[in-house]
Parts: sequence; C-alpha cells; structure tokens
Amino acid sequence: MSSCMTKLFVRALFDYDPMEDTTIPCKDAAVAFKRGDVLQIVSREDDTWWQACHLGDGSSRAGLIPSKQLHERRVALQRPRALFKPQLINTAVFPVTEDVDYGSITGIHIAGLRRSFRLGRKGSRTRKTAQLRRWSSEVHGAISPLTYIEVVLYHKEPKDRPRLIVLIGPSGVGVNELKRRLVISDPDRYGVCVPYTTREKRKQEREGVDYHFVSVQAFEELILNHRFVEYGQYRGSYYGSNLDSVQRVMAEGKVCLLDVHPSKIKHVYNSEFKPYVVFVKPPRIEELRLTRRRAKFVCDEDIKQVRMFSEEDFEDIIDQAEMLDSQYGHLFDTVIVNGDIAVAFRELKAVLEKMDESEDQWVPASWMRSTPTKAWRSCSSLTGWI
Ligand SMILES: Nc1ncnc2c1ncn2[C@@H]1O[C@H](COP(=O)(O)OP(=O)(O)OP(=O)(O)O)[C@@H](O)[C@H]1O
Repeated sequence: MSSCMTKLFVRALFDYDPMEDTTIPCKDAAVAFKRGDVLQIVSREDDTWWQACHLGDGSSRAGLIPSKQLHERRVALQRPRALFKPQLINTAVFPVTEDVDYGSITGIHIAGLRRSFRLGRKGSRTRKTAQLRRWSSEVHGAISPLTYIEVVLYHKEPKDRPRLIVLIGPSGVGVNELKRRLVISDPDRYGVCVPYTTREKRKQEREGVDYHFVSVQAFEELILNHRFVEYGQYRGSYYGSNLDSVQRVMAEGKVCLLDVHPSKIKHVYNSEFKPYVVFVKPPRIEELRLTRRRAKFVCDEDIKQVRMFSEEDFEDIIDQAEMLDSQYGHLFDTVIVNGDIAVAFRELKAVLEKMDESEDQWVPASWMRSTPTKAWRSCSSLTGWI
C-alpha cells in the first residue's frame, strides 16, 4: 500500500467499520473511521475503493475506504421503498416562542438570553412530529447521501477574530443555561447577540441591550435583504437573530454564542463566521430525570409562568436530540452531554478554549477558497451537505 503523498483531505460524514463490511476485498487493508474524522485521500483511481490515511490514528498507513460512489450506491440500496415517497416539509420559518425575563428567573440579567427560536416543546411540537421529522430527514438523505467533504487546514493568525460558536440542542436541554454560564464566567471573552423584534418595548427593557426594537417595515426590509440567520413570528410580532448583531459581538473581539435551529446554520456557514458547531445533547433519560428534578422551564403557553419538567418533556428532549443528531450530525464539531451542569459547563469551556488556542484547524475547503480543488471537483459536489 502506498504511503500518504497527495494533499487532498476530506472529513467523513458517515461511520465506516470494515469489520461489518462483507464486500471489502481485505478487512486488514481497510481503514475504519467515524463521522467527523479527517482522512487524507491518497488514491481515487478505483471507482469502488479509494485509498486513504486516517489522520487521527497516529499511523501514516494508507488503506481502503469506500469511494463516494460506493457509499452513495449503498445508501440508495438500503433505503426502504416507502422512503422514496415525496414528503412535504416546511422548514421555512419556525414559529418563535416568546422571550422571558431571565433576570427575574435566574437573578442574573444578560442581554440576548431569551427563549430561542429552536424547536418548540410539547404543544407546538409533539413526539409524533419529531418522528415525522426523523422520517423526513431520511427522505432528505435519499436525495443526497452524505459521503465526504473536502477540508483544509485553517491557520489561525493572532489578528483573526474568534470563530462564531453555534450551539444546537433540543429545546429544554440547557443551551441557554450553558450560554449564561459562559458569559458570566468571562464577560470580556463571551457575548451573545441581541435579537431584533417588532413588539412594543416594555418598561424595564433597554434598546440594544434586551432587543433592538424596530418597526415592521424595517424588520421586513431586513428579511428581504437576507439579514436574518433565523426569524419568525409570535403573537403578531416578529423576532429574529440578525447577522449584524452577530457581527457586532465579533467586532468587539468577543466569542459570539449563537443558538439557532441547525437548518439555519447555512446562513453563517462561511469564511466570515467560521462557525464551530456544538451539539448539546441530553444524557440518558434516567440521568435527565435525576438532574432536572428541581429545574423549571418556561411554558410556551403562558410566558409569565415556569413549570417543572414532566415525563413527556423528558421524552420530547430525547426524541428531538435523536432527530437532530440523525439529520444534522454531520455538522457537529463537538458534542457536549448536559447531565451534570457543572461537568457539562467545564467540558464546554475546555473545548472552546482548546479550539481557540489551537493554531491549525480543519475547516471546509469552501470557506478558504471559492472553488474546490480540481481533483475534488471531478468527483464530488457539495450539494446536500448543508
Ligand atoms: N444540567 C442541568 N441540570 C439541571 N438543570 C438544568 C441543566 N441544564 C439546564 N437546566 C435547567 O433546565 C431549564 C431549561 O434550560 P434552558 O432554558 O437552558 O433550556 P434551553 O435548551 O435553552 O431551552 P429553550 O430554548 O426552550 O429555552 C432551566 O431551568 C435550566 O436552569
């Protein structure tokens, strides 16, 4: 087997275990990998088996991996016939939930910590919907199976702005809590973007701190100019996370923490923001129950009230997490399990610090140059990856 010579790197978007592959010519000659691993492609001469080195396994040995074409064919063959039925999915605008006064609940006021626009809870989204979405995601997968994406090393210069941190997680898992703790732990380092709204300003609220209060006309102009990462309507008012707000935080040299539905990541998935995507995952249901025993969350139904988590809420969180992982897992740079909040917070902070300190980071090649390398263009399209 030849050693690594060429310079084409890819991130795998699926798991591969040669031990479970009955068609591989020689299991010992293969390279196992997990979704997210970086591989150096050495040869793509064969249409079925490429040769690659696994950069993380400490050896420079090249081995066989399924080619893009082979993996696509396998995904197509595995798919049950029923999944080819077209399914209408409305991912256009998610209804937003109302903001809450976190200060009154937590005793600490931080601008920008409001109810996110992420997947709503029981009432607006049922378990059935979560299952439907999981099913639909497989249908989406049917259109473009995820194989490999070309990546390059981004060499961070001291003058470069910190990367945008995108936090993803099912509603209620604790994304806001983690954001809040990060900002409190180092307010000069971490910031959250101030959302825009068209609703009336309340007495205690401050323009540019709690929200940017704008007219409906101004908001709609911003929509037309594609200035929102995510927006929606609640009780007759618009709410949205605006790109300008994100840019403002980043321009201050701070790490901007943004939580959005993963379907909206595409709006910031570029060289300007270089998003680093963190998936906040619930622990197993037993631990979820145990750790949230005394926790309360804000009800969708009545913005003035908080209530204890119910068994159904726990099940929803687990279901939504599974759905997010199956549909958007290829976008996650890291996964934090939020069982014990102190542990989850420590882990998250350590991951962010390590990422910030590391000078070389693998990022999609499309962020660093407008066209893929000639070699890669000939065998792959990025359509469907995000
Ligand atoms: N690990 C944890 N242990 C105990 N309680 C937690 C933990 N993580 C979060 N909580 C509590 O759970 C509740 C919901 O958390 P949070 O508001 O951060 O959820 P969220 O993911 O931001 O959801 P939403 O977007 O719907 O507001 C809060 O009361 C929070 O303090």
